[in-house]
Amino acid sequence: MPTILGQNQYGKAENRVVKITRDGATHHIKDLNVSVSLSGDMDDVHYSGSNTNVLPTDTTKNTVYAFAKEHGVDSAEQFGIHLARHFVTSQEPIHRARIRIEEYAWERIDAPGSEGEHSFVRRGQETRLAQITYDGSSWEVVSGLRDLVVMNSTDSEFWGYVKDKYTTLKEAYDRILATEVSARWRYNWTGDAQDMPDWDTSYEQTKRHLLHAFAETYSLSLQQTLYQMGTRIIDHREEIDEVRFSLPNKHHFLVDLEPFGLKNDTADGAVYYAADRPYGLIEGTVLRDGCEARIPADLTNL
Ligand SMILES: O=c1[nH]c(=O)c2[nH]c(=O)[nH]c2[nH]1
Repeated sequence: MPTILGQNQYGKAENRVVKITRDGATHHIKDLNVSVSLSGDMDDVHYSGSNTNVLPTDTTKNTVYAFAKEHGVDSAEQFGIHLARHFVTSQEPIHRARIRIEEYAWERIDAPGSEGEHSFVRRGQETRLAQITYDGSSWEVVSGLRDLVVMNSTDSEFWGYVKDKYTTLKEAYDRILATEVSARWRYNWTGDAQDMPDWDTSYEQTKRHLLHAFAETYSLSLQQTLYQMGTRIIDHREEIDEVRFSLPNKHHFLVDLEPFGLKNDTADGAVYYAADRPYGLIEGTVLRDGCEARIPADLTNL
């Protein structure tokens, strides 16, 4: 045969699941986008078209919805663990399951006449992410977030950099530092039910440490801020061994108002032009000492 089959996986992507839990008149929402990806003994379907080993992607979709009803959705991670275990342990030909989940947060609308029991507004901040991989013996849980936009209106400088004949950038001793955080963190959980992290607490605390490090770091570069955010998480969350960030530097340029006889100076409240592109893109991993880097460098692949 002139060709052989390489890595392959299949499943139903982007199953949008909204689970309402009723607690008397008070309702709770879990709003997820769940992607299932399975791999195993799938040579035959590729080589000959024999579907003997193929659990239909349609079935994987149905399983996601049925599990949401039967078992509820405690956290994205817990839901993903449940699904991954199910596919690998119930189907002999399936050796590995990867479940990716995006979670959209809702908050209550506290209107005078409704008490917010069943009315919600989509929270505009970040999207929560989880990826669970199980191969029948080992687990990998990588969680994270994207679209978390943050800004420091001062306490940021950038100077002392390399200058060559193409360098025009002026050194900045007081600038805006803004970014849209995309982060992933890898748990060291090995599958032991006794040691399972409280996923929601871990998420909230990790986000809090990341934000506090951003706010508290007097920044000489976005790279330095990145490292501080990662270090703060690793130092405070023993369940996490690795954090990776992708941080677009959302440049804010001082507008030249000289033509209008106006001084535009950072020191007394300046006007900036918020550029959308191009943007600096600062990416990096922070690891617990002695631990291995396993989160892919390109976060769009996770
Ligand atoms: O924080 C920064 N890091 C850089 O590497 C860089 N490069 C640049 O032009 N501006 C900035 N800012």
